[in-house]
Amino acid sequence: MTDATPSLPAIAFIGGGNMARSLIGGVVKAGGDVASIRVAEPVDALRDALHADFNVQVFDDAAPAATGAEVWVLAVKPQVLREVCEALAGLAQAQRPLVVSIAAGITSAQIARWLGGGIAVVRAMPNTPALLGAGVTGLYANAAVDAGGRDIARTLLESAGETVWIDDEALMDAVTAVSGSGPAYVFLLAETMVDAGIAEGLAPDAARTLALQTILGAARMLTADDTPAAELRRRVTSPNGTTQAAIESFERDGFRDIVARAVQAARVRGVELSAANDEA
Ligand SMILES: NC(=O)C1=CN([C@@H]2O[C@H](COP(=O)(O)OP(=O)(O)OC[C@H]3O[C@@H](n4cnc5c(N)ncnc54)[C@H](OP(=O)(O)O)[C@@H]3O)[C@@H](O)[C@H]2O)C=CC1
Ligand SMILES: O=C(O)[C@@H]1CCC=N1
Repeated sequence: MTDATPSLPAIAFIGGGNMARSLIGGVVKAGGDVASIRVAEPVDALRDALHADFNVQVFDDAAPAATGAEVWVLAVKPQVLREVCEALAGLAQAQRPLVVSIAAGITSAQIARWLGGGIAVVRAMPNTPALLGAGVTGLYANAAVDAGGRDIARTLLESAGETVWIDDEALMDAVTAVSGSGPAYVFLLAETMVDAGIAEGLAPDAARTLALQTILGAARMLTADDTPAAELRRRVTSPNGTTQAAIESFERDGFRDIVARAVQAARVRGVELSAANDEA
């Protein structure tokens, strides 16, 4: 978080779904000025909930939300981003906003081109823990973004957690694969540990508490200091004990390869999303 958050300029979120809600929640929690936040969202229920929960200005169409806003946060699905940008191109050329896109895969060059060219674009990849201020965001700025634009983008995303600048845009798909999608991997692990505990005879409530508190405690240990994950793992693993039996089972079953292949699949999907949305 940063105490610069309240001084953010007027921001228009184009798309008010899951991720926009997480980011808006982060900005509001960090003390950002809700009067400067507008959201364009076609789904009535989502729009109404955003207004009720955060008191932000809501619109059912992108153009009125974006008009006059210095920062546009593009928070629609990659598959509709081109259409959204092309509809806003005239306004983008007239207003020259700082555009922050959180769409997976879609490149800053595509976005700048769809908006008519010459637009300052920051590509950001946040994740859903942003809602709790516990997110992490990879950021890439194209050449048209000046120091002030980088500061605004960083300040906006810092309200949702930590930020990491990435110099090579091609690596943004790897960021997406590790941290953008990453919470889902941990949630899958949580589901699996709870189910395994139940299969071993634990009551569902007990299995849930034991598994989830273990993940929380382990995450806190991982971030408490610089002790490597491998060392923390070694400290749990008594020679010839229970953990060693489990770790050897994981290694035999190819756990490391399974995770590496999943991360690679997510990265490749990001590349595909970019290509698929630039045809014709
Ligand atoms: N969810 C996540 O964990 C993360 C998502 N992202 C990225 O964030 C983006 C949004 O994802 P997410 O929030 O999950 O998706 P959602 O589908 O929850 O939100 C997108 C919203 O935008 C709406 N929308 C569609 N067209 C327009 C339009 N023309 N103007 C304004 N709003 C429109 C959609 O309505 P409708 O449903 O009617 O189409 C939908 O409510 C994606 O590009 C994704 O890659 C990035 C990091 C993490
Ligand atoms: O699944 C997706 O495509 C988006 C991007 C990262 C997290 N959710």
